[in-house]
Amino acid sequence: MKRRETARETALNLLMSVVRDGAYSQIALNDALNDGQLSDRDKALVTTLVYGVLQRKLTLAYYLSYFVDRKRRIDDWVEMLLYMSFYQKAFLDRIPDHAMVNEAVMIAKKRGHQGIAGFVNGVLRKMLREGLPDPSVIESPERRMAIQNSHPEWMMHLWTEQWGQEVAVRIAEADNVPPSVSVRVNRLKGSPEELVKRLAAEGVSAVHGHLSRDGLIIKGGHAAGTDAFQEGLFTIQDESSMLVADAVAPKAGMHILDACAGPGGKTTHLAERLKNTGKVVALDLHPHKTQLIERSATRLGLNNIETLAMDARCTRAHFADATFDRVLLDVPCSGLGVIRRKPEIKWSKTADEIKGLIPIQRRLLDETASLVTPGGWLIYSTCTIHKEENERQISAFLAKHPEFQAEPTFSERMPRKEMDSPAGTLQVMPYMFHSDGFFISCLRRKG
Ligand SMILES: C[S@@+](CC[C@H](N)C(=O)[O-])C[C@H]1O[C@@H](n2cnc3c(N)ncnc32)[C@H](O)[C@@H]1O
Repeated sequence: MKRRETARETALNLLMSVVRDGAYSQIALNDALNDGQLSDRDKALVTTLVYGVLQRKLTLAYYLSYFVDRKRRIDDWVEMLLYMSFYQKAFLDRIPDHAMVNEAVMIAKKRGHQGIAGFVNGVLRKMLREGLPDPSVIESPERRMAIQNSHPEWMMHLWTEQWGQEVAVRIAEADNVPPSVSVRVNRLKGSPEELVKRLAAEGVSAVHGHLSRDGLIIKGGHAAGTDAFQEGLFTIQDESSMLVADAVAPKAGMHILDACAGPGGKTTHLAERLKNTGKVVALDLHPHKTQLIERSATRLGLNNIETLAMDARCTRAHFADATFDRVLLDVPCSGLGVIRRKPEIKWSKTADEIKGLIPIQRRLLDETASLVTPGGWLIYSTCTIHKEENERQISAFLAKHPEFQAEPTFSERMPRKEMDSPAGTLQVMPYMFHSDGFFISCLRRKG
């Protein structure tokens, strides 16, 4: 009979698929948790280990450097197994030392051979004897801040430059907290109160959200695995993203262009707010993403979405004289606001890659601006906290496009008032509401 994988083996396999093969942690975890092999307790441990190790990777590498000779070459998976063990020692208080060591040695023996198991055993026992090193002794302030908070130096530097050192550390600390799961109620199929009851009947506990009237926060259980999800009663979405529908404020019968729509989280919210009237034209560069939008629309019972796989930088020619009451541009961005949910971003993104996104966002803004009906609104959003992609992108746009102005009712329409941003913009920081870092701007076309 095939022996079931232990929780730590599953976690190690998932970590390797993210680090070595470039899988997305969120998707890989979701697939593993949905396959029914793990108990609820094991699911919780796998989630903690995968997110925890990806979040704390730089700190863990610093620890490991004290116990392994720099000249010794070790396989990637052995290094990851040691990170996972160090993580349990440094950040989890309910794992006894002997369980941490025994499990690691068992995996090393099974995956490698007796020699590797001996090496892993030796490193872990040395770490238990000598204790973990303290990064606060690192002399260089930049390196110390990066290692203590487990973020690349360039990222800490960028945030310090843009937001000041205190805020930079708050951002990094918030990134290292386990992410919460929130869901958006499909009001075409029921109220938030009805959904709370329905989820409870399926073993999932949920409470009302902090930011959006459509949001519920999941406190326990696996919402994506419920029948309620299959029946289209809700969508998994972060609460910050739900604010976009409040920014767009769709009214019955409106025509809305969602120019960067895949996989459709915001498109379907707008279509729900339109109560199946009007039309949301949802574009994405990639056909597989427009297919995802269609699949979600069917699950949610929406029939006012039209999808189109095309480059939004060519929309003027495509739509000729047609205009839209609202144009939403949820542009490709650096994703620096969602590191808590996708910690691999810290290790895969580069400063140069981020710089390359800025002209693309500018081009998307310039191209789609003329598709807004006079008096209509252009809504620009990103899931980042990087000023060049956010408020500076918008001020440059307004300087170039005097036919647009900050939409005057925007800040009143946003649910929380304590977010102090320039007119017509809103910056949610990742430490504010335990939701994603997110930026929205709402601009009105004059006339
Ligand atoms: C931030 S994501 C959008 C998320 C989506 N709005 C949601 O809520 O689910 C940006 C999307 O823009 C798409 N994209 C990138 N460049 C594009 C372009 N030139 N034209 C159209 N779509 C583009 C990407 O494929 C990606 O799906």
